[in-house]
Amino acid sequence: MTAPLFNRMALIGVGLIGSSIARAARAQGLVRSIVATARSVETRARVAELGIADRVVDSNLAAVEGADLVILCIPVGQCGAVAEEIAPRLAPGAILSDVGSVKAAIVRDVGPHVPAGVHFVPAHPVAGTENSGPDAGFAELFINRWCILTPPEGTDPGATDKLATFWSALGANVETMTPEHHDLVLAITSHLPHLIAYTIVGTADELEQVTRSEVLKFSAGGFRDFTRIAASDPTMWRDVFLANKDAVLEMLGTFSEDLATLTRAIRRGDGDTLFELFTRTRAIRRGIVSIGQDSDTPDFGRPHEKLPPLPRPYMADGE
Ligand SMILES: NC(=O)C1=CN([C@@H]2O[C@H](COP(=O)(O)OP(=O)(O)OC[C@H]3O[C@@H](n4cnc5c(N)ncnc54)[C@H](O)[C@@H]3O)[C@@H](O)[C@H]2O)C=CC1
Ligand SMILES: O=C(O)C(=O)Cc1ccc(O)cc1
Repeated sequence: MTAPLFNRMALIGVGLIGSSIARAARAQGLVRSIVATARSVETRARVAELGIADRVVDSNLAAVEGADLVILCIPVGQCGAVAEEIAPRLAPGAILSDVGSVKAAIVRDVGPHVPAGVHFVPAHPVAGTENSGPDAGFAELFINRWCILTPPEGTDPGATDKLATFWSALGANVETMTPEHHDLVLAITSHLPHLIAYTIVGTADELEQVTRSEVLKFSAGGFRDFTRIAASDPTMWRDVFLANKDAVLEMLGTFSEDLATLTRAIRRGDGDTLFELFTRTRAIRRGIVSIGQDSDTPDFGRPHEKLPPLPRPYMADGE
C-alpha cells in the first residue's frame, strides 16, 4: 500500500470546493488527516456531521499548525487577509495553495505574506456548480476537469509537481500557466458568461411588458440555463469581477463590439451575417463535445464516474 501524499491537509473554508477536495482526498487516501475551518457554529456542526474532516475548528491559525498542505477554499477577496493571518504558523516546507477563480490577484495579495521556506503554488480547479456550502460538494467534482496551476517564478518545481500529483489523483487534468494568462482565458470562458447570465436574468426580471410569472412559466431552454448560472454565489462572483477587472473589461469591450455587429445585422435584416456566425459557433460547440467537455449541467453528480486509479506511486516526505 502506498503512503499518503500529505500527512495533514488544512482546508481553510469548507464549502463546495473545500468539501469536494476533502471528500475526494479521503476517498483516494491522499492525506493522513484533514483539518477544516468553518466560521459559524452551524457549519462546524454540519461538517462534523458529514464526517468529511477529522477535525473542524473555528481558527484558521490553529488549523494550519503542523499541516504540510494548506488550501485556501474561500472567496478570492478574503485570501490576502487570511494569508496574513495564518503566516506565523505555516510549517517550513509546507505547500500553501488556493482554489480561487482569479490568479493574478491571489499572487499579488497572498504572495507577500508567504514565509521563506513555505512553497506557494496557486491553483484553480475549473470545476464547480452554482451551489455553495459543505453539503454541495461531492468527491467526483474534479474528474476529467482541468486544474490550472500558476506557480510564481522561482517556485520549487518539486512542490509544483507534488501539488500536480495531488490534483491528478482527484481526477483532474493539470496544466500550468502564468497567472495573467489564466485570468485572460478565464475572463472569456467563465467570467463573461457568468456576467451575461446575471445580466439577462436581471433584465428579464425588470421587464414591464412581460411579467415575472410569464418569464418563469415559459423559461424553456436558453433562459433556464442562464438562471442556473445566475444562481451562483453572490460573494464569490462579486470578488471574481473585482479581482479580474482588467481582463474582464478587455473581453467585455470585444464582446460589446460583436454584439453591436449582430444588433446591426438584425436591424438591417442581414441574414447572411447571422447565419455565418451561427454556423461558426455550432462548429465550436461540436468541437467541445468531441473532446469530451460537454457536461451542460455540472451539478449532475456524475454517478457513472469514478475517481481514477492513482496516477503513479507516491510517498509522503521522509517516508
Ligand atoms: N463555486 C464554484 O463553482 C467554484 C469556485 N471556485 C473558487 O473556490 C473558492 C471557494 O468557493 P466555493 O467553495 O464555491 O464557496 P462556498 O461559499 O461554498 O464556500 C466558501 C466557504 O469559505 C468560508 N469563508 C469565507 N471567508 C472565510 C474566512 N475569512 N476564513 C474562513 N472561512 C471563510 C465561507 O463561510 C464558506 O463556508 C472561491 O475562491 C471560488 O472562486 C473555484 C472553482 C469553482
Ligand atoms: O457552474 C458552472 O457552470 C461553472 O462555471 C462552475 C465554475 C465556477 C467558477 C469557476 O472558477 C469554475 C467553474
